[in-house]
Amino acid sequence: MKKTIRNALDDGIKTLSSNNITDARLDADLLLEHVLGVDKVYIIINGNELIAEEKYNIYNNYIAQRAEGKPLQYIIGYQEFMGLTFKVNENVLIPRQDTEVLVLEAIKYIKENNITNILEIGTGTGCIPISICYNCNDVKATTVDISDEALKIAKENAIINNVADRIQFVRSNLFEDIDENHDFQLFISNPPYIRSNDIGDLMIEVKEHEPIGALDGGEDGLYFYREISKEVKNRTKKRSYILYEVGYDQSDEVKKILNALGYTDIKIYKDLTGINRVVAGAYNK
Ligand SMILES: C[S@@+](CC[C@H](N)C(=O)[O-])C[C@H]1O[C@@H](n2cnc3c(N)ncnc32)[C@H](O)[C@@H]1O
Repeated sequence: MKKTIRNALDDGIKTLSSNNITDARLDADLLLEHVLGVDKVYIIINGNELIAEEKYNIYNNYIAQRAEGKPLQYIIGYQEFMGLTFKVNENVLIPRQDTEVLVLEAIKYIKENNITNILEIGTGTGCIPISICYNCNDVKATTVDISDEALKIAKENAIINNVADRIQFVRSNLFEDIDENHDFQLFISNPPYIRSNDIGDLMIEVKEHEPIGALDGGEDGLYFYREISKEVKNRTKKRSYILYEVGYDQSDEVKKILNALGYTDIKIYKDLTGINRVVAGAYNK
């Protein structure tokens, strides 16, 4: 039976709603825009046009995947972050809007302190070093991940966003394969920070689709903050800055970790919803 664009959209919304997908209308609309290669306005204006059977079948397939809890971004294959486009798949965490606060604060530190050399731990899509390099022409970044699959996507994203010549991608367990002679002036990380026991309570989209290695922060969620903060001290040549994204209830604990290790100028920055999201500090040798 021939369907119009409007019929297809209504079918999609109905299926997603009956499967308790929170943003059923928005997601059905975005998937249809993606399949047809058009924008929202086109769908509103041309709702009575017939949809080609082949497109309708693809759309239904996408709707079925979304109904089962697969995140929209993994279906369409990309996510916007800091105004740039990042390719995603199930080997990488989908970049979150909260992380833009971390990047924006890092850009301020970089500009105020004439920083040119940074290290990121846990690159995922590469969204952090790529958007920093995109906005700071003098910066060179090194970024590591323990996942080869993540590094593959991150390299592709650096090429897509024209900063591949300023980013070195290294497969490394934390700092293990990073040369100790590097003089990094700023260290940045959005590490895995969910408590191991809380992983089961996450939304189905996250716990069944996003990579566990990007989420699990150990028993108390703070494993990576402790390990990275200790090693940044060893790697600091003169003075360095450290910036972390933290979980909604972790800023005080991360501040304590930095304090105990002798970091100074510890600051906390909030995200757009008022939650303490970034903890920053400085270390002097
Ligand atoms: C929370 S994700 C952050 C991804 C990306 N930076 C972002 O903000 O969207 C953490 C990343 O750390 C990586 N990772 C986990 N353990 C690691 C380790 N021991 N050494 C290096 N990277 C690690 C994961 O593979 C994952 O890509």
